[in-house]
Amino acid sequence: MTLACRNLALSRGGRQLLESLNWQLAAGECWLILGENGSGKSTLLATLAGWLKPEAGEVSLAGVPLAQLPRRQRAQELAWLVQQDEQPFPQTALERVLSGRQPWLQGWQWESPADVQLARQQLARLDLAMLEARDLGSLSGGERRRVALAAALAQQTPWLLLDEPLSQLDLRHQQQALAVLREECRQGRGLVMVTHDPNHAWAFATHALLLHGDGRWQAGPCGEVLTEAALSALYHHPVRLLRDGGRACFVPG
Ligand SMILES: Nc1ncnc2c1ncn2[C@@H]1O[C@H](COP(=O)(O)OP(=O)(O)OP(=O)(O)O)[C@@H](O)[C@H]1O
Repeated sequence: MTLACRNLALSRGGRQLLESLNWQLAAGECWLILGENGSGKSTLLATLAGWLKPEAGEVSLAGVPLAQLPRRQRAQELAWLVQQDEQPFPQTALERVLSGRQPWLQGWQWESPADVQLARQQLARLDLAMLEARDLGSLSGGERRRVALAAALAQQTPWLLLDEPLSQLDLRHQQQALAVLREECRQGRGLVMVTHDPNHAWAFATHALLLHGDGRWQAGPCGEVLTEAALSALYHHPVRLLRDGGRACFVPG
């Protein structure tokens, strides 16, 4: 199912962030969105999720404008992990992950044992099984972030829109979460991830979108878009690509 932006224009606070974005994302593709602070990454993700209206142009899913899709159907197609750490609601980690099942429940229907099993699986994938009964308010920032990611995974949507999902995670849990996202991509889920680390491209991404914050953008396969020159221009700072055997790493120059 294709997610597409046609002639999309975004502005905030009187600033033009994006102009004429024509962007097609096919099922199973994994996109990184990179750009400086304030370049419009979260604004674009919120627009893809249908939360913000574009200044011009439209987002469509399988050819249907997002604005025409009922909210419930949208939530069955797109899971959106927002950037800010949520104000902890008085609920357990398991209840928070189960909230990801809501778009699939009818009326006042309760979650089924299969929903609970699915939620527990997502918690286990992110090393949270021992914390399922803990109140969200008692969890650390990184733990709560992983719970929010588990809830997005439990939503079981064809598309995952993730705003800096790894920003509060330690090294091991970042690697674990990246492996989970890689697995999701392998299963055919489309993924759009905002990140400040272009090296996440090596972990699983197939494509990248660079936002310059002044309307300009570049999109394409990682191998074409993620170059020293393009990243140096994007961040207004020299970026070098170091190679070590079969591995490569972008570092500040
Ligand atoms: N409600 C608002 N009113 C006015 N300006 C806003 C509003 N929300 C965001 N902005 C501005 O829009 C611009 C884009 O914000 P956005 O959050 O999309 O950036 P970002 O690329 O995600 O940044 P970061 O890397 O810091 O998370 C910023 O300059 C921000 O200050």
